[in-house]
Amino acid sequence: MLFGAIADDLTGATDLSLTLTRAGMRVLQVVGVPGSTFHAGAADAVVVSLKSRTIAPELAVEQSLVSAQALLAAGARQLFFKYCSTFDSTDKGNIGPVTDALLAFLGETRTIACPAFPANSRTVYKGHLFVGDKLLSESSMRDHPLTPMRESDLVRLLQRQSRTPVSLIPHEKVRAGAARLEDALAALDGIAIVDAITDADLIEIGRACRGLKLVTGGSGVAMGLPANFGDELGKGERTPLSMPNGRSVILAGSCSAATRGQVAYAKATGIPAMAVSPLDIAAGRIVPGVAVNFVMAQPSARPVLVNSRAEPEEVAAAQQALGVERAGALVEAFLAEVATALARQGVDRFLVAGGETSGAVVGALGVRSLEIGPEIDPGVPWTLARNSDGTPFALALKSGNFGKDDFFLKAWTLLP
Ligand SMILES: Nc1ncnc2c1ncn2[C@@H]1O[C@H](COP(=O)(O)OP(=O)(O)O)[C@@H](O)[C@H]1O
Ligand SMILES: O=C(O)[C@@H](O)C(=O)COP(=O)(O)O
Repeated sequence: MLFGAIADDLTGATDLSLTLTRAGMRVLQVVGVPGSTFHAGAADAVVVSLKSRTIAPELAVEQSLVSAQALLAAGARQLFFKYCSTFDSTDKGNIGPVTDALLAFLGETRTIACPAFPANSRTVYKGHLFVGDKLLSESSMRDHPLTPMRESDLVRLLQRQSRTPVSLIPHEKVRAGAARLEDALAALDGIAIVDAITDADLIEIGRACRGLKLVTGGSGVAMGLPANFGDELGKGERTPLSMPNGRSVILAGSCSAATRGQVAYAKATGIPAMAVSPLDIAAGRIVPGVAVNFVMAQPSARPVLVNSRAEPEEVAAAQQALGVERAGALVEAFLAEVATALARQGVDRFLVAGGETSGAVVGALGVRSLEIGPEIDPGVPWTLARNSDGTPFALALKSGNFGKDDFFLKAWTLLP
């Protein structure tokens, strides 16, 4: 084991695992803080998937530090802290507090922060994060239900969350190449937001980070890291994944623009769908059993969709009536219960949209580890997941804003 990563949500972890796999690493993805029985086997990299993006900063720090300890004990020479390519966080954290804590734990004073992911149109220029052609604060992320992003200047944003000095390494320095960038990193004191616009920038940044004990960012900056381990990589045996081929169900709890487009597209093509809202769940007007019966009553040859009502005005109304946390928790718990009831009836292929939603569903299914299968769209692979009894599931865990409109249809064409 060479490389250990801590991801603040599950879809982010899968995204990172895919990147590392494509760059030649054999990856084991584990769910939750690794326990005492954890062992990395033949993996080059272990990716710990937490659900720590929006929990209390003290708890996020604690879970990240216990994970870091387990990863170092398993042999990791470099740690990576993975957060969202749209820097999902609040003024309290958790990107700043977790980075501060990991630096202190490692006895280090420097690291980088780079959320760029050009394949999904996230770029960083002059320290500002862009989503497509828009600044982060003008993108649909400004209305995210849990982490509304209203600041695009990453130096300013991270400094609000962190005790460590935050500075900028501008694009000119990145363009000068890995060697010059490595010098800049050696002279650094604190956290550097690093500009990156293209995959080529990210590869150079990855090379320049070979001496850092801690790297932080989106999955993009991890593209260049595996090569730093040279021919030590990929020595473990690789066996092809044997994916389950039962009934297919889509559970969407994400309110992001991309997911809403995918839901609309799937419905327009005639995918059977049931929409639920937190207000109906809270009032007992809908219970998981009704959604389960709806799914099981459909022909088994096509996927079936259960989604939350996610238009911004519906989300705002639910949040006003129930509070942000309760509204989100109700939808997450509902979809998680639907998933477990369906699994009891033999459903073994789930596509879940949304990071928090995926965390809730995977937790409820009792999944402990995931292996990376075929890529559906940038950042989203199929995974072969197993729960504690060894029961296999095919899971696609989609970040809210990832994937093209046809994602809910295309995904199944990559399975047997
Ligand atoms: N109608 C709604 N009103 C309020 N919150 C909602 C609604 N629908 C879904 N949510 C919550 O919004 C959050 C979406 O987060 P997540 O699943 O991480 O999606 P994404 O990947 O798009 O960020 C979840 O906590 C989910 O339960
Ligand atoms: O970096 C990304 O954008 C993703 O890997 C990610 O973290 C997704 O988070 P959600 O949008 O909450 O699924």
